[in-house]
Amino acid sequence: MDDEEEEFIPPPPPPGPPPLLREDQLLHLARQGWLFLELPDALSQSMTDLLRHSSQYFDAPDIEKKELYPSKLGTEFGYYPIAEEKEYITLRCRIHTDPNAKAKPAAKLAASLEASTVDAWHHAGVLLWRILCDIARASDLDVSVWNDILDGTLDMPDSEDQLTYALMRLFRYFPSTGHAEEHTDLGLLTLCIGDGTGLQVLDRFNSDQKPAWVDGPVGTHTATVLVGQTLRALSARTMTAGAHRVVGNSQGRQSVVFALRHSTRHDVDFSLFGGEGKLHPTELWKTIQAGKVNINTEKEKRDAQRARFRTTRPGAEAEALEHATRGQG
Ligand SMILES: O=C(O)CCC(=O)C(=O)O
Ligand SMILES: [Fe+2]
Repeated sequence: MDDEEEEFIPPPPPPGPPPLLREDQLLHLARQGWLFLELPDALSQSMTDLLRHSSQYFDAPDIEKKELYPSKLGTEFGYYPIAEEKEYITLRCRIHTDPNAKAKPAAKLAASLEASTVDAWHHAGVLLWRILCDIARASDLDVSVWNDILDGTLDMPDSEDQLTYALMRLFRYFPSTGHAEEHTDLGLLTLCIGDGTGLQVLDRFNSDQKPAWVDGPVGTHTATVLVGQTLRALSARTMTAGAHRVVGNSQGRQSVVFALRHSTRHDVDFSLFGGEGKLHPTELWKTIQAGKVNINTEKEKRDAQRARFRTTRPGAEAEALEHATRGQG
């Protein structure tokens, strides 16, 4: 008889980052399209720093804010004020790198704003990547399905020629009148934190008679994670895009929104997700954006977008009502 013991070979560790969400959290995110999530200390700290720098930036004179970050690409880049509602800045890559000692105070302000954005972007990117890996594992997909889609998105790009669709957006809502209409975001996942009440998410399962809005968490310890339209599309609509809005609050509110969106570097291969075909990243973006109203543009433009949408797509109103508006996620 062979008494030699069989050598024990431990199973290889699961690929990718360690799991983050519990099963019930993952299910909640998939079904509702949103989840309140306690943040790791490092991320919470960098969000606190970013809110502080963002506050310094918004306190600067309008002319300075515009000069530092002129808006372009519609609402997709730079400083954008909306009268009586809010002002916000969209950061998609580094603009003002470390200034020398003689630099103007405004340039120093921008450089430190960006330094804290780089930090928050990195930590938020890792967190959302871990959630995407949890989603892949729960769907029996390899975590590598995200490699091309996330290429260049998990850290803030160093320069404009490395832009992806991902962004960090900093908001200041005016007291009482500051708001954002109901919408779903466009990207994969969005992470929102705010220093006051106002963000509300829709409880789809209790909204039969009238919409049941749930207040999002306040402060930098807990975030709201939202599923966006791109992730919904990749999941063959098994995941819901989370409907949300911002309502006015008498104190006003500042928020940080990190929108993880797909990379511009590779075609998006739906077959990796059990679907069919490949789409150029720009084509995917256009498809996702089609027929959506940008809730972060001026009110007149939003109304015009709605009117155009109604006349060019008769009968689309019911669908438009479901996902009529979009934010930046
Ligand atoms: O300010 C926030 O917390 C969220 C804003 C938002 O949803 C959006 O602009 O898409
Ligand atoms: Fe949003």
